Amino acid sequence: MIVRNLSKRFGSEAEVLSGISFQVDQGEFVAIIGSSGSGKSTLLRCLSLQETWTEGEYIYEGRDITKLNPLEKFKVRKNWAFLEEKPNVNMRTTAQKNVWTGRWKQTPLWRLVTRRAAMDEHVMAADYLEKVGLLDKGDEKVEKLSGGEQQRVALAKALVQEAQVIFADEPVRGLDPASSERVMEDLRKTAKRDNVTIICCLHKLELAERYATRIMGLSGGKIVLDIPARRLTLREKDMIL
Ligand SMILES: Nc1ncnc2c1ncn2[C@@H]1O[C@H](COP(=O)(O)OP(=O)(O)OP(=O)(O)O)[C@@H](O)[C@H]1O
Repeated sequence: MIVRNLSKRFGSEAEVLSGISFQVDQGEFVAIIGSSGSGKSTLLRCLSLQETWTEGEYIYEGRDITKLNPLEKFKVRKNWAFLEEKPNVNMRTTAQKNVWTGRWKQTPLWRLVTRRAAMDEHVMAADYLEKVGLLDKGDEKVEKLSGGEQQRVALAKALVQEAQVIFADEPVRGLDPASSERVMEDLRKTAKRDNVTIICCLHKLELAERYATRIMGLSGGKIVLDIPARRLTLREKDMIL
């Protein structure tokens, strides 16, 4: 995806994002970092087409997708998944069923009607739970799982949809350190193993340094840093935090 000169303004207020340009290749794991109010969530919402763009071009698979009609936008978004701070899972059903229902978007209607899907989907859900290390929790109700495990069920659900891009907004906020590490590890593996692009807002710089492949720093709605992930120098930290 290529972003050229993205600006975002809410109503007549000052710009929240201005002159944002970058290119992301398939399979990159980009961490967006910056202080509170720097525009991270707004950027993520613009990139995932949950917000309209005030200005700018957004080239995805060869065309400017800011110009698409709602139906065409919907089709593009079908190939994307979203991980929020609060995992988008049904607490009252099992992990397995959550993942399985994620697949329905991709299943032809006739297979659902004839229930031909059931067996295949069952096996597939187990495969994806295994990818996030939760095979043994498949039959547990999601409400009984820890916050980190719930987030990993949400990730398995995104993976089963064969999403090409995952947008994640603070997916580890509120999780204990061990669970955060596990979620980050699963995200890293997903980008690498399945060539999925991951764009993720993070508060904790240290997690971005260790798990992402690229760090993008925002300050005052502008990109002030865009580097391959590594430990930032003090000067770089001063620029963004
Ligand atoms: N719907 C909206 N209407 C008006 N202003 C908004 C809206 N959404 C965000 N903003 C403003 O845009 C700026 C950036 O907000 P944003 O949530 O993107 O920052 P952030 O970096 O994600 O912050 P945090 O780390 O605290 O979540 C803030 O000044 C905020 O008040």
